[in-house]
Amino acid sequence: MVAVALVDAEGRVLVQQRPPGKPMAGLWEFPGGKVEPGEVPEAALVRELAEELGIEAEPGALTPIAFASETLGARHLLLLLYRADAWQGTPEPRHASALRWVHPAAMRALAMPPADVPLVDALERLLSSSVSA
Ligand SMILES: Nc1nc2c([nH]c(=O)n2[C@H]2C[C@H](O)[C@@H](COP(=O)(O)OP(=O)(O)OP(=O)(O)O)O2)c(=O)[nH]1
Repeated sequence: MVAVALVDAEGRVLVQQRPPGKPMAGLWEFPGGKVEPGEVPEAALVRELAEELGIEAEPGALTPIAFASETLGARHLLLLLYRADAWQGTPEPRHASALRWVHPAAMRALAMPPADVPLVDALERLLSSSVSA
């Protein structure tokens, strides 16, 4: 699994709400999805961003920042989180129920999948250190 924190000029991050009918419906997550067999992770993310949000990103604009390793029922989820500060187009919720731009500190108030909790901590540390640097 690959996912991305899209970061805007104010340091806010895009989250999308999982739609009804899916596992974990209603929870807020980072855009992303499965890496297909033989697919390079960054290419998978570029594909998912086009499918889910209708935006274009360059593979080279995706920076790895953290990963999560979490058992979910009978499955094990390994989620690679990237960051992107540049893309083309305006994100639209093509698969999600809704989109929100939120500061990492405010993400704690949103219901997110369990694997995302340590990722939000990592993101908050990363974005707060880049502001003060
Ligand atoms: N995209 C995304 N998925 C996440 C996050 N956190 C987290 O636990 N997941 C889990 C939820 C799902 O089990 C899996 C996402 O897989 P997916 O989006 O390709 O699949 P899905 O369950 O939405 O449904 P489908 O596409 O297989 O029909 O990863 C996150 O922040 N972003």
